[in-house]
Amino acid sequence: MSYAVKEMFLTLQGEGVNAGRRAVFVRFAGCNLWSGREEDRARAVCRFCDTDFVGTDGLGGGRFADAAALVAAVVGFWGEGEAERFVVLTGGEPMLQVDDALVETLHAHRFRIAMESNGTLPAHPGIDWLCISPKAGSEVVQRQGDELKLVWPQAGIDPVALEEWQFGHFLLQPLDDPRARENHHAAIDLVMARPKWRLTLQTHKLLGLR
Ligand SMILES: C[S@@+](CC[C@H](N)C(=O)[O-])C[C@H]1O[C@@H](n2cnc3c(N)ncnc32)[C@H](O)[C@@H]1O
Ligand SMILES: Nc1nc2[nH]cc(C(=O)O)c2c(=O)[nH]1
Ligand code: SF4
Ligand SMILES: [Mg+2]
Repeated sequence: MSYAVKEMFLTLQGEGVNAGRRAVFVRFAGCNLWSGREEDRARAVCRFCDTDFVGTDGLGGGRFADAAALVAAVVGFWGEGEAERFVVLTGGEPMLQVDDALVETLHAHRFRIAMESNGTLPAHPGIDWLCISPKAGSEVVQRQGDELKLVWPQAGIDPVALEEWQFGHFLLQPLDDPRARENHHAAIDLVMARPKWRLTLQTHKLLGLR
């Protein structure tokens, strides 16, 4: 299969339990919960997305003919050294494109594979670190993984019901929108009321990283 990638870059994982880790990000083009066009945002299932995932024109993006070609690019972004290789598959929605060939080829090149997914498609079983971020109005079929990362506040989702899902970590990520300050406080208040949850911040935005 070929892969449509919006952009690829080397940075620090900014979010979640792996925040601070050196990582190559692969941002796949396309999502099943929003077209990515601003004129469609108001009637999309997911309306708060902070990301441009349309097309393949970003830095490091493109169409990759097969897994070998995509993984060669990932290796190039990582650079020297085979220790601690770490890749984050995101998007858009990565599970629209991630397949056996990609997972096997990344593992053959000694990468640990993290994925950021909205959970509406079953995750590939070979993913080493699975982050699911549920969206109100969508059907989340992937209810187990390593971290559940709930963007908060989010009308139409009951965090108490999510506490029954099978995740190693339950994280609240403040919604990044013009009300960021209030959103931080809403997330803090929920952690104080429901200690199963922990606060996670988008540290790359605080640091001015990609
Ligand atoms: C751009 S999404 C791509 C992966 C996948 N489609 C998903 O939603 O999980 C990456 C992460 O950013 C989060 N995110 C998107 N927009 C956000 C916003 N405005 N504020 C906080 N987090 C946001 C998502 O919930 C997800 O955890
Ligand atoms: N540094 C950095 N960390 C991230 N963690 C999740 C991201 C995403 O957009 O999926 C992201 C991102 O875009 N940049
Ligand atoms: S599901 Fe993820 S990529 Fe798709 S619109 Fe929502 S936050 Fe953006
Ligand atoms: Mg992001």
